[in-house]
Amino acid sequence: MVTILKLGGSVITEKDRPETLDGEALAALADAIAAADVDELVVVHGGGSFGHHHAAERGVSASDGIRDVEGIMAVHGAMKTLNQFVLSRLHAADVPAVPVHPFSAAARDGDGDLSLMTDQVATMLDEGFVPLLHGDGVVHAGEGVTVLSGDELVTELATALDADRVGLCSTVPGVLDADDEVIPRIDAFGEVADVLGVSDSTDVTGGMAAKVRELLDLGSPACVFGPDDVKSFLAGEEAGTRIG
Ligand SMILES: Nc1ncnc2c1ncn2[C@@H]1O[C@H](COP(=O)(O)OP(=O)(O)OP(=O)(O)O)[C@@H](O)[C@H]1O
Ligand SMILES: C=C(C)CCOP(=O)(O)O
Repeated sequence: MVTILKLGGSVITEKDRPETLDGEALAALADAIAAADVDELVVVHGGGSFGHHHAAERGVSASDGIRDVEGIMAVHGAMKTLNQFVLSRLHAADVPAVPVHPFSAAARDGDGDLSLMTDQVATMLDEGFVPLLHGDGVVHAGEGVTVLSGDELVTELATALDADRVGLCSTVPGVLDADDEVIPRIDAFGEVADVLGVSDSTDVTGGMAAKVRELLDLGSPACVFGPDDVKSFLAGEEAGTRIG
């Protein structure tokens, strides 16, 4: 039974302070993952104040590409730095996490369609590892390099691995309505379009609105929840907002 869990960059970093890890939040998430009884787990993390900061500085986003190698390496390098922090914390909790860097495993064609290698991820799971992927730069036909969101990685992996459970942890307890109450279920974008704002901090991949769109396109249920619900999600319970 394959479970895919995203650790939002807004949770594991202080998203309004460039390249600043939220070590306490990351440690709590690593401990919750270590304690969970999940047989095939894939973890994806977002960019937070690592990737988004450098991407915004360089003018690169999910749609606007760059070609200068120094800028590309600033974005990819920041994501590898964050990935190493997450790896180290998972290893400290005895989670057998191994890295997969999408910059070297994915591409977009001229229509923007993504191709992502996943055979290595499936074999890592078979061998008892926890593949750890992350939002990254992605080479994009006709654009140079654009940004690949961890949210899109989650849906690509969920489809390729026929995942049974998909959960995305963010700083908010779910998708919130105009009264800041958690919306239990979303089946169509139009239901929530008017309450979906931008991220609280720099974000080049569309924030919660893009996340909801991405998850609705998945064609199977996914949950968006806060850090307090990671344990219950990994225990098989519904958490936060169910999308799709
Ligand atoms: N209706 C809404 N409900 C919940 N959060 C919302 C809503 N509208 C906007 N947001 C904002 O969306 C943000 C969460 O989306 P964001 O993409 O930043 O999360 P993330 O996945 O943790 O980050 P990253 O993209 O760095 O991985 C929060 O800052 C929240 O304020
Ligand atoms: C900004 C970069 C490079 C990563 C974006 O991934 P996300 O934070 O999951 O949207």
